[in-house]
Amino acid sequence: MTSITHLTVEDIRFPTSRSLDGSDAMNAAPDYSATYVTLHTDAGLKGNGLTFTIGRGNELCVKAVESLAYLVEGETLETITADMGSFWRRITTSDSQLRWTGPEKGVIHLATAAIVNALWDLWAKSEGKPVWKLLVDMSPEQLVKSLDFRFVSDVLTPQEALGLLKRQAAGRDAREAELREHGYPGYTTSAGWLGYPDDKVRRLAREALAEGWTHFKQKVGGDLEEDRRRAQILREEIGWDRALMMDANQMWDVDEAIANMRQLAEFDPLWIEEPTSPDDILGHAEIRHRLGSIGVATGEHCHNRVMFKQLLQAEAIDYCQLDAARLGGLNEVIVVLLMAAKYGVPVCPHAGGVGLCEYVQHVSMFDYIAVSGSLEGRILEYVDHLHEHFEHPVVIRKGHYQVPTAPGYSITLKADSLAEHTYPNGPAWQTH
Ligand SMILES: C[C@H](O)[C@@H](O)CC(=O)C(=O)O
Ligand SMILES: [Mg+2]
Repeated sequence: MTSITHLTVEDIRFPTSRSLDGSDAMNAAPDYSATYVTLHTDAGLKGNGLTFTIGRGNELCVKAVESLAYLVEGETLETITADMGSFWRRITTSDSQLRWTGPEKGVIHLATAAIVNALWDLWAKSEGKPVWKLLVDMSPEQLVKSLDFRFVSDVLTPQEALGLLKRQAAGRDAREAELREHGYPGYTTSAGWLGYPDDKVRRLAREALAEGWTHFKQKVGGDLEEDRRRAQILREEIGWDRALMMDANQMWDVDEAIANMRQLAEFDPLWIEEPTSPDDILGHAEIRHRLGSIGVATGEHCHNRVMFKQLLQAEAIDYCQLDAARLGGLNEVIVVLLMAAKYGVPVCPHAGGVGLCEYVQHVSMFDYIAVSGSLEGRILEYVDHLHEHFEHPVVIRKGHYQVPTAPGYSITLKADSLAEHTYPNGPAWQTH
């Protein structure tokens, strides 16, 4: 038995606002940050997980993790993994006083994600497998037992989930081999941050083209003429054969989103992302219905499976952009993958944030091999920031994520990077 002796949590922040990396119309100057969890065991093995924030407020997630810690400390890995579904329900509901601060949303759910993902990291490391492979090697029955269908069983029962997983059994080996050879297709947001000057946008777009990227995302939602001008620059650089996506980061009202996207339609965007409030399910449906050929994408601020259930029921989205650190960890992510597969909506996870690319490569590869069985309409976000701080960073070739091979969830940060970026006393925070 491997006993989880204790949990530690660190406030880690990277000063990305200094160069406006990650900037958009709503989030003008983010400092990409992580609430970084380590699960320590009596076997010496450690599990890591993080949740992503953009700077101030990271200390709230740290506090929330500290409050939840008692739910895992003293447990054994084997007891947890024998019935992950029950454990997940316990961590999200058994302390009703903590649950009251959500439920299943906001800071408490972000903290839950960090702990739950650390458990998956620990589990995968103990099996000597990357997380995607741990999932792929589980039987459909074992996988379904690791999930909690509460609040979504009206659209997805455990039986149906089993059926969806078994449906994909036939081609799994071939799909795994295909991914090992070609990788998983990605798109880049790196040239499109709102705060970048034009010459930098042009240079980054050219470099990305030379590296083999075929899909590019730009930020919109500021001044409309500025959005048009930047779209023009990107189209001049990438041409019309490559795809251009747009992301408004929740800036618009519903009618405004429709009007503005009609103006931007001449640049042939594949999708408009977060056109309005992330909570407005019917608003997204209205935008989708009235915009017609431009796809509607959302999900990075969808805090739980219930919201995704309703977005799917309302036919409100063309692309599901779940976030591996906003949903309550991998268990809830898998429930959303299964619902999306049932509704035939492609999952293109959100990855703009420290560690999110590292996480979601596992999610999308598992999705392709075992859940959706398809790459159609699927493309995985990539941003070119902060990967050097991870022990096993993502590997990209010609715009494709390469299959991760190291055991775990790829989220362990280097000791030096942790020391350098600890907030507020790390050296990275002493220079300004
Ligand atoms: C603040 C983040 O960088 C955000 O802009 C990321 C995002 O919306 C995306 O990657 O999509
Ligand atoms: Mg976005």
